[in-house]
Amino acid sequence: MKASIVACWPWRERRKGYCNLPFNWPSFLQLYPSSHPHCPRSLAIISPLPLLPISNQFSKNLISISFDAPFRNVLFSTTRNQQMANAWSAFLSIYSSSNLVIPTPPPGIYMHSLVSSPMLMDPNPPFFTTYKALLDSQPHSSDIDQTVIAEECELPIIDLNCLNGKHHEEQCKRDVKVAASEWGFFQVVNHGISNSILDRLREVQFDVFRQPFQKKASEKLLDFSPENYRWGTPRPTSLKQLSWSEAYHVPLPPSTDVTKASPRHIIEEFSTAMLRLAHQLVGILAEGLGGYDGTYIKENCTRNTCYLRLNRYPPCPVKTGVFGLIPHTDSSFLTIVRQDQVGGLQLMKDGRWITVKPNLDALIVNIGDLFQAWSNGVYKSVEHRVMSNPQLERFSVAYFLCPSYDTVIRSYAEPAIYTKFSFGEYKQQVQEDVRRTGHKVGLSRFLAQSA
Ligand SMILES: O=C(O)CCC(=O)C(=O)O
Ligand SMILES: [Fe+2]
Repeated sequence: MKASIVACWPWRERRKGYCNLPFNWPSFLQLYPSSHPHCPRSLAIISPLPLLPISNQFSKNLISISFDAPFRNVLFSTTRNQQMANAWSAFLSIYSSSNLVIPTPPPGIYMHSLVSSPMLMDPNPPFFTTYKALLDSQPHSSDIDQTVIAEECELPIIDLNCLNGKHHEEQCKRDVKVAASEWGFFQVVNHGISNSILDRLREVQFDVFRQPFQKKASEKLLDFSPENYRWGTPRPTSLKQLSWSEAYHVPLPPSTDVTKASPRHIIEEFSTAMLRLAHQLVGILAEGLGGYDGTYIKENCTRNTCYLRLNRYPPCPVKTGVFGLIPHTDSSFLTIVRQDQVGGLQLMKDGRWITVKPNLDALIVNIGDLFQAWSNGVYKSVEHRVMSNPQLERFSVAYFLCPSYDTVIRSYAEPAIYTKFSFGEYKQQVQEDVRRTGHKVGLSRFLAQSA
């Protein structure tokens, strides 16, 4: 099949007016089928920002390229943080055999199809318009300046295959325990979640997040409801509270009859595999506390009490630094994350932010607040955040191992650092704190008197 892309230089908002940036194409090309009579197979419409400035200059930046499909996955995995020349030559080498044409497209026509409904087509939430006052009033937040590079590191990696061999099994379990108590974070490889299911879920993620924002916010799309759609931060009072991302919170109710290969089916298959993995890790972690088998957690965290979050982090061209996801701890027992190759996840270690180097073979596991409470502080629920990326969009999926709201969390040991609380009480307290102060206080709200 012949396909064509219409490309345009991305735009970045400056404090005064707009300027265009070097070309870095995978970051901003958004694919849509076009029904325009002059380019029936055109697939890309550009929407780097909702506030795309429309000017004469715009048409000069248009180019048109024809190439053979498939194009979809390549677009989002070729280059990372590279300048125009690199990105462009990577593109050319991939498609060198396909007749590349760079004619001047009929700009008027493209312009017309581009500008006639940019807002309706745009998949990105209206960050600029919604947070304009905040962005204008707080020109610089040095705390989250993108130029401050956090050290990149390999998290401890645990090869779960080792659990099958007698020789390494005990060492492997010890490694899990040490990572959970010293880092609160680790990676697992040979985790048993097949690439096929990970890829299919990623496709679903692409498909749903590529829909226009207006639709995501108002319609049921591919089994995803608008009630479960979130974006940005409800009422940020400073840039530090602003998350430049969108997400679907996916509850996992009892399985119904779902069509095979439907998004819901893929989600169910994925979450079943994730629950198995989470329970396996709980078993190891509980055993690490001295002979417990983790039955209490496993019995209370079942497939219907857990949930998934599909995250998308659109490129964030705000230079002054805005988070993709603000610093937080997870309220779960455990969270298992699959991140893509873009990177940006950081965690707090010994008082410093550390960037987790992406590893597509690994899943990232982090201890949540409930495990910290149950383990009486042995395992650490560590603060983490996602940095935004000025050029690249990023996807991740997080599986949260949680109990039902009426489950009571108490420490496995005495004297307990935290008072006992139900998960419902905990969530309510978190919500109240966020509403009142703009941030989560978390476990320190539940410290026992004597602690
Ligand atoms: O996107 C990521 O890498 C992390 C997401 C995360 O921390 C969360 O959803 O709680
Ligand atoms: Fe998180």
